[in-house]
Amino acid sequence: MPYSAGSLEMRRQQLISQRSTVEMRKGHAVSVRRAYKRYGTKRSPIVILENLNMTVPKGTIYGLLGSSGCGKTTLLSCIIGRKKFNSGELWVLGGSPGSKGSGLPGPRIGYMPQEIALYNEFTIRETMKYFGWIAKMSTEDVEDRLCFLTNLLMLPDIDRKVKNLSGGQQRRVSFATVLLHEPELLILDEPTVGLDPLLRETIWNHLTEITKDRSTTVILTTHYIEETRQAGLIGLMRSGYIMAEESPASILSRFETDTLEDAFLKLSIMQNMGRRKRSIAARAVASAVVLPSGIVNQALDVDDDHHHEISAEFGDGLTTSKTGRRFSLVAQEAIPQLPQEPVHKAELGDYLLHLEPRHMKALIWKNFLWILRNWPIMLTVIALPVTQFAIFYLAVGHTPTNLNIAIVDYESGDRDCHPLSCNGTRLGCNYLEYLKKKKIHLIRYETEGDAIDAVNRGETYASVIVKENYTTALKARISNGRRSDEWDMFHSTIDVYRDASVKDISTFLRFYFYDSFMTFIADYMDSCELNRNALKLPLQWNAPVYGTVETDFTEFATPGVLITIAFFLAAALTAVAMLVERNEGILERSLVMGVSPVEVLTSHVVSEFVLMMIQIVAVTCCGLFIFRMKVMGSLVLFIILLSLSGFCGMWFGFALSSMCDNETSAAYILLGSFFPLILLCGVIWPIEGMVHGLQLVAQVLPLTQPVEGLRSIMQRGWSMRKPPVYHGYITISMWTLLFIIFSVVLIKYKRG
Ligand SMILES: Nc1ncnc2c1ncn2[C@@H]1O[C@H](COP(=O)(O)OP(=O)(O)OP(=O)(O)O)[C@@H](O)[C@H]1O
Repeated sequence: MPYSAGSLEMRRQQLISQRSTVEMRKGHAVSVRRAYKRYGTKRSPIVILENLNMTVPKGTIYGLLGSSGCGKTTLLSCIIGRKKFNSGELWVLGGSPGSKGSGLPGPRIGYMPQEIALYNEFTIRETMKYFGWIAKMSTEDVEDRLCFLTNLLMLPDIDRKVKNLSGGQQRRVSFATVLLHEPELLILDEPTVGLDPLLRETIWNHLTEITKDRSTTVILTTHYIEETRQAGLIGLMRSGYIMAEESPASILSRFETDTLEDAFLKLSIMQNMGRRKRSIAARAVASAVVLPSGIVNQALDVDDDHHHEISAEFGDGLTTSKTGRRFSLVAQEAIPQLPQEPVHKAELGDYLLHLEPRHMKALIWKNFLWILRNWPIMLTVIALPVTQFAIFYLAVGHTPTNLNIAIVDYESGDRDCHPLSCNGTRLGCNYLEYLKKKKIHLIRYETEGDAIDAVNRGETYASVIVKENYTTALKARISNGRRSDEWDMFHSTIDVYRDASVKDISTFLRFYFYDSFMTFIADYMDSCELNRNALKLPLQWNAPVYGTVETDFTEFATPGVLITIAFFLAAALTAVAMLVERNEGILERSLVMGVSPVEVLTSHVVSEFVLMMIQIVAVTCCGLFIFRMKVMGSLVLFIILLSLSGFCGMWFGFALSSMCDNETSAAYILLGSFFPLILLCGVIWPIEGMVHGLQLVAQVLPLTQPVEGLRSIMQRGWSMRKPPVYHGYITISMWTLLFIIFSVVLIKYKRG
């Protein structure tokens, strides 16, 4: 063993013992015992806090010092109730954060995170109003307090937007929001970073003032170690636990030094005794430091392979040990056994019924203000759905016109056509006139070869060849019927060569040629006073039961496009709003002040629902009044089904925001789900056209049944009694429920 029991005992005596009873610990502003916190999994844990004890008496300024990454923010997050220790005991203002009746999280705590965590688009006044309302202050009280804080912190014009302030000014606004409601416990993560010395001095004076006069307690972290001389207590944290917890004066005298920096360095070396130094620089610093008398710096003569431990050097935060053994300066027998913590089982009512009106007012106001201030989002809300729908309606599904068709009329050449009559001698030319009425563009060619070449070159979609003796042969074919000879059959046939690579155009051309020929031949029969229907196909197409004779692809795709727009825009808007709020630390700030996740979620449901309804009404009006979109059934059923689809999209957005860490991953999932849903849910192609296995998958997807239901309402005029309509309603409701459960479980699971 490189260190003896005696020397360890001596070093332990340098520290202050933390013996206490539970009642004493509850009486402190903050009391932490034997805290253990890890990230990662049980099998490969990243241990951040281990065996950490901390005592913050009421009315003190407690400076929590430690190198970058040593776990200060993690510790503070646990104290404010945003993260949980894996084990250990925590009392904050006499209660356990998150327990019923503790009032924590709540306005008793003010938390200033490291990041600015403010709404960039808000003015200083609006920011204060939001946080003040959350802390249950009246608008007048907020204004009064803002006046005081503006002077104290030298805030700029309070009607300036946060995004237009300098970094230091933003930090001051961030600090002002914590002081606004005068909480009992202030937790400040690096409040003075980036501020000029004068302002830092003012802040420290103010903190001293409020801790002296009003029993406010302050815990702050800072990298300016020397400024904590004004603190009542300093906690020196390293490698996941607190090495010393004393007044600045006591630390300085015990370590026989003039600066806190120096004392911290000495403590770090003492803590590292018996550990291998990874770098020559670390060895050099350690050997140069003179420790208080009686302490031997054993770090210098340590066996490299000792315990396989990896040292936590000076700038290093984490201690990991392959053996899991850990050297502690705190004597283990000094820590009393932990009492059983009371377990409060959350009831459903705890989650659902607690909607504080003032929180809801602040949250909903903030959501709308945020949307109004973010014009790209405003544009998304109002203009995008209407634009998308208009683009779809104008661009998709309509009959192609002005198609180039090559014609060769060997019978008429380029002579003009006579009107159609029974005695006509150039009927081929008359047929081409009928074809022209289909708004296709006929281009004359001299020879059949030229016309086919034009198709080959991609200049025309088809070539139509009328043979020299067309009229004679056609008349003979009509009068001879089934006794017509081969010559008549051959010469009365118009040849068509076509480019069938574009399937829809090819289908349209086929329809144009057939339809114009049937009209032409019926009119010719009329002119000869024969039965005009004699040459028609013996197949009677009666008026359609549902839909119209002229039904085009636009009508087929409209329900799917409407539902897709409602679903995906709501999902995108919700996911972005939630992620921005969460990732900029603003959500955390609100939660610490007592806003519950259910309230945040409900406020977003309300604001996003209002926006979604605006989108749906705008798109519906655009469809009905501008594009004459037909809704044969109930408009109420139509609007409700569309709204439910948007509502389901909103919850999809919530689920995404709970699942993803940032907007980019949410965007990838949204994009990744967009195409499969469009392709599989019968939006652009009937699901009857899919392979069988895929049809089964398609049936259970969120949009398939709603699309069919909406189609049935719009084009068949069906009511709720028809299965496709109520199946649509049931499916979208089930999926909404699924997304709600998924979001809530994820929020609960991911916390801590
Ligand atoms: N969610 C997380 N998952 C895994 N590791 C994390 C997570 N959050 C923090 N850490 C790690 O935990 C360690 C402690 O982080 P923490 O933010 O508490 O340090 P800190 O002392 O506040 O540092 P600084 O002074 O630089 O802010 C760091 O090494 C950090 O990388």
